[in-house]
Amino acid sequence: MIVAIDGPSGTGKSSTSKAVAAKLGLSYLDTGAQYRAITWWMISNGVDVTDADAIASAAGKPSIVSGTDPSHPTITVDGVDASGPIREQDVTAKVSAVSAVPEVRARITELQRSIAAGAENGIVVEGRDIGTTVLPDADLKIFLTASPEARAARRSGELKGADVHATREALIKRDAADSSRKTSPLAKADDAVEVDTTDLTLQQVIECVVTLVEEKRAAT
Ligand SMILES: Nc1ncnc2c1ncn2[C@@H]1O[C@H](COP(=O)(O)OP(=O)(O)OP(=O)(O)O)[C@@H](O)[C@H]1O
Ligand SMILES: Nc1ccn([C@H]2C[C@H](O)[C@@H](COP(=O)(O)O)O2)c(=O)n1
Repeated sequence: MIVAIDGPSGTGKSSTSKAVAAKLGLSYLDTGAQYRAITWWMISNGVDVTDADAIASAAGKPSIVSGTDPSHPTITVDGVDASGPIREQDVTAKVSAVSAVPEVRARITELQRSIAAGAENGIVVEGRDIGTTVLPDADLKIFLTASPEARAARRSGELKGADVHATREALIKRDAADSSRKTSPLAKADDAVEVDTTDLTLQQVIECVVTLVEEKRAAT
C-alpha cells in the first residue's frame, strides 16, 4: 500500500501522515524534510542559493538519509542529525528556490522512489508532487487543503505568538513559488481525493484518511 499525501504548507500533511502510518503499520516519508536538508547543506557549505547553476553543480554532493519510522522520523546529512536546523527560518525562506532546481529534484526524487520501493509493509509519502510525479502509480492519492487563515492560525500557534498576518503572507508566498516552478510544481493529481481540512480537527482528518486507506485495501 503506497499512500501519497500532497498539499500546500500547513494543511496538516505531516501530522496526518505520521498518525495514519503509525496506526496502519506503514512506513512514513517526509519529503519536505529532504528538500530542507539539501537546502541546509547548501547554506552551510557557502553555495549561493540565488545561483541555480551553483545549486545544480552541488546537488549530488550531500548524503541525505531519511529514517521512516512514523513514531521517530529522522534525517541526517553527511551523517549529522539535521532534524533541528532544517526547521530554522533561514532554511524555510530559501527552500523553495533550492527545490525549484531540476538537478535537485532529480536527485531527491530518485531517493524518494528508492525509499518507497524498499518499504516492505507499505508507506505514506507526503509532499508537493508525490501523486503527480514521484509515485504516479500510488494506490491512494490524497490532496489536503485548508484556507490560508486556518493554516496561518495553526502555524502561529506552533511558533508561539508569531504574527498571524505575517505568517499568512509567508505561507502564501511559499505556496506561490512551489506552485509556479517549472519542474514538478505543487499540484493535485487528477485522481487524488481532495480533503478540505479548514473546519476539521486533526483527529477528524486522520480518521478520514484511515477510512480511505481501509476502503482502498478492501477493494484491492
Ligand atoms: N485539522 C487540523 N486542525 C488544527 N490543527 C491542525 C490540523 N492539522 C494540522 N494541524 C496543526 O497545524 C500545524 C501544521 O501541521 P503540519 O506540520 O502537519 O502541516 P504540513 O502540511 O505538513 O505543513 P508543511 O508543509 O509546512 O510541513 C501543526 O501544528 C499541526 O498540529
Ligand atoms: N515533494 C516536495 C516536498 C517539499 N518540497 C519543497 C517545497 C516546500 O516549500 C519545501 C519544504 O516543505 P515542507 O517541510 O514545508 O513540507 O520543500 C517540494 O518541492 N516537493
